[in-house]
Amino acid sequence: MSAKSSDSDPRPAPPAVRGAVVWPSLLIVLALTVAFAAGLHAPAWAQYLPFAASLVLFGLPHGAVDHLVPSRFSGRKADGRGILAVVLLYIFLSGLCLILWFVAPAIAFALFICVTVFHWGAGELHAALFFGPDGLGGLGPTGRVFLVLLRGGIPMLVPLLFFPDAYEGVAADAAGLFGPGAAPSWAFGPAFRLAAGAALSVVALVLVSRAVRDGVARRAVFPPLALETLLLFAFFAVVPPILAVGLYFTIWHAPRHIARLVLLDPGASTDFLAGRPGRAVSRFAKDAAPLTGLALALLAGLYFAVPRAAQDPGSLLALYLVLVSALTLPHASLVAYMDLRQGVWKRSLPPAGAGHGPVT
Ligand SMILES: CC1=C(/C=C/C(C)=C/C=C/C(C)=C/C=O)C(C)(C)CCC1
Ligand SMILES: [Fe+2]
Repeated sequence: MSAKSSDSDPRPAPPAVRGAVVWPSLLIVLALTVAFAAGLHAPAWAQYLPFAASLVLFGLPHGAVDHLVPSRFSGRKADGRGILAVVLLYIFLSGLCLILWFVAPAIAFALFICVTVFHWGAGELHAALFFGPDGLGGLGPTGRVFLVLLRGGIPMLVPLLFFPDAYEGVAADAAGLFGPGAAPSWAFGPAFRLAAGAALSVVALVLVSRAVRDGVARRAVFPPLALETLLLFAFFAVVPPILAVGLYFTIWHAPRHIARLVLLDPGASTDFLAGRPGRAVSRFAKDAAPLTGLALALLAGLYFAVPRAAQDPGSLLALYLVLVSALTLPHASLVAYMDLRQGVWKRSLPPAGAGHGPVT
């Protein structure tokens, strides 16, 4: 048996993950929220830094071990059939997504936002298991769907409410790579934003009512989850969106997923749980390096393939977002498969270690 579980402490992973991943990202987000609420201004170039860092740090690499997930589940070393299945999934879904960008860029952008809501929200649903010994036990499937919608909706909709011009600028840059006739302007006007804000509020209300009904509101997990949600709302309401979304991707979503992957890898999880997070991360980095390199090569190829690529920071970010959108569709599907395998949607607690270690 690996270090993932023992009889006396059946679920040792969450405290380790909280210390190494959850707390640092919370503190950075809190500090920046306070600083920007107090009037800090970031120069335009600095706002691109997190996305630039994410090319090699956490962001892009967090999906670059997807091909190893099937073999991690089956407890084998790299397994040819599993790798082939993931490669085919990527070629098919990424290909479809890229075709959509060429033929209908505004629709591709809208689809990207929706997929991100689902994928980042599902990441948060899984991460809620890191919060306490009882995880989300008790919250039913409807409550979980609303948790996904709320936590995925915050990074994608709060910037639209508070920074519509910057949002429209990113959409226009992305769609503009493929030709004139950018995103429709009604999507950034007051009526649509009011509707989006109302929808997010209704989602929050339904979630709280479900949490009360299912008894989750009385559990230890509820106060930290609620505070974290309010903090993220404030963060996206005050921090300029390219900086805020880039940071969320790089220091929040990706590290939480990497922690999950580390716990699926017997060697890395032994290191991690024995207090050697550096060694665990370097094992992950070694696994992720080849496909991160391939993704960077694809980005360079995309630069020559899109009709209107340019070298200003806005266009380069837009190009990166097109790549990320193409990779996110298969990545989100694979992570959804991991969620099903690890019992993230089950009302009752997964057995000791499941959800935090390999399911055997
Ligand atoms: C940059 C940016 C935006 C979109 C970012 C998106 C959609 C990122 C998705 C990243 C993913 C899915 C990473 C993989 O896990 C918005 C919201 C338009 C607002 C302005 C800044
Ligand atoms: Fe992800």
